[in-house]
Amino acid sequence: MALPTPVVLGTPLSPSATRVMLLGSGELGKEVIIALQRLGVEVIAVDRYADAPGQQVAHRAHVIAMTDANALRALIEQERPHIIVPEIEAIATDLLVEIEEAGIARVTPTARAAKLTMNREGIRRLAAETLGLPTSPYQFASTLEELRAAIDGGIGYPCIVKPVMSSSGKGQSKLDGPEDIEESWRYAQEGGRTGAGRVIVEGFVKFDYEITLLTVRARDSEGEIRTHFCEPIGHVQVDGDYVESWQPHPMPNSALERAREIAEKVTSDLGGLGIFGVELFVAGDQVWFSEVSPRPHDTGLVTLATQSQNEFELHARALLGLPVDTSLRQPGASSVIYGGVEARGIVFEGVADALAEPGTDIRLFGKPESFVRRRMGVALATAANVDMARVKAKAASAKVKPREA
Ligand SMILES: Nc1ncnc2c1ncn2[C@@H]1O[C@H](COP(=O)(O)OP(=O)(O)OP(=O)(O)O)[C@@H](O)[C@H]1O
Ligand SMILES: NCC(=O)N[C@@H]1O[C@H](COP(=O)([O-])[O-])[C@@H](O)[C@H]1O
Ligand SMILES: [Mg+2]
Repeated sequence: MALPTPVVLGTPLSPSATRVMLLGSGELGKEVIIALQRLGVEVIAVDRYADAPGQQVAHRAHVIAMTDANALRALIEQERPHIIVPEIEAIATDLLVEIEEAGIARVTPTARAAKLTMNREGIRRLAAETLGLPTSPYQFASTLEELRAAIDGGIGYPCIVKPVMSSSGKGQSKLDGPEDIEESWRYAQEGGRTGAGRVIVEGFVKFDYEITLLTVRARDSEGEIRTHFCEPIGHVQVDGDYVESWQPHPMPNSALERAREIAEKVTSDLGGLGIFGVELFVAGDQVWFSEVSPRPHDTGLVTLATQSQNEFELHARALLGLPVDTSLRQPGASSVIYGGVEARGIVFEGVADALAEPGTDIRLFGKPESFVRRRMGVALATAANVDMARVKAKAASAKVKPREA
């Protein structure tokens, strides 16, 4: 079902409604849904478990296995969304390609982007082999023996092993020598989304810093699709999962230009409308492409505090065909609040204390169940510069104490 251009938005819960379906409704989807709700869009939130954060703010919620093409097709036929927004990687993406080709719904940014980024092999081969972008050296392996051969055959140590289907560092480990191979293989088999399977092994890039370059493909007022860049976001990752981010990350012009060229190349190949989180490693003037999310990025939670239109509003506007403004309002930082406990229905102490400092804010995502390393919320801070903002954000997240009810 095509949406008219120029965009005409409808009235939710009426025959004129503009309907958007999110596949995945975690903390990132929740903010996209809030942005869509503000534009009067009718939102359907889908996830693999009940009461996911985004489901709590949507018009309707459904719980299905999103990797089950039959279940997903039935739901799309029932809800008839105009636009489908993949919010996680693990989706029956071949079905999305069919749905898009048949003109049943538009997929954000494109079904091909969702398909290619679901599996590290798809996006890495596209970036390195088709587009010729600089990346870490890499090989794929389907068995322990193949992994050993790939490392001995040239990747060397240190290196990083990741399941081809995983995110947020799940199943990822660094290998310093041959003694680490068996454990890293075992860990990758446990951490992958689809159980046992293929891994990528990457040579370790000794970067000075890493950034997320949020890149938006949006229509301008003439209807032309243009690429817009946000200011670079710096971040710290522990075991492949983000713990802290800040914006703007200072960079020499030469490296920033290179980063933008890489982001422009990969996002224009993936095409469509929406925001992308382009992950890059930087050393001096050298920039490596790492991976790209065709959706808002977790490190971009900082934009809730720093930009006039945060990454979720940018995604919502872009996917509807509306114009965007990526300008920075003020420097800021984010610091993750982890669950720290394994329990359902936890409580958070210290929120008032965390918010007492001017220029701080928090989001508690409302996830029904906490795990020790599950991201349950985030602290945000603004300040005159990113160093001060980082100190404030970390102090605020440390004050929030999750515990069993
Ligand atoms: N080849 C590499 N060299 C050095 N560091 C790396 C390399 N690959 C990954 N890392 C580190 O691990 C982090 C996570 O890696 P990657 O982004 O590939 O995992 P992910 O599971 O997709 O994480 P997310 O879903 O949070 O983006 C990177 O941000 C970087 O800090
Ligand atoms: N790096 C990807 C990322 O941050 N994705 C975000 O985490 C949610 C899953 O969280 P959960 O694992 O706690 O359910 C996803 O739904 C998305 O919002
Ligand atoms: Mg990443």
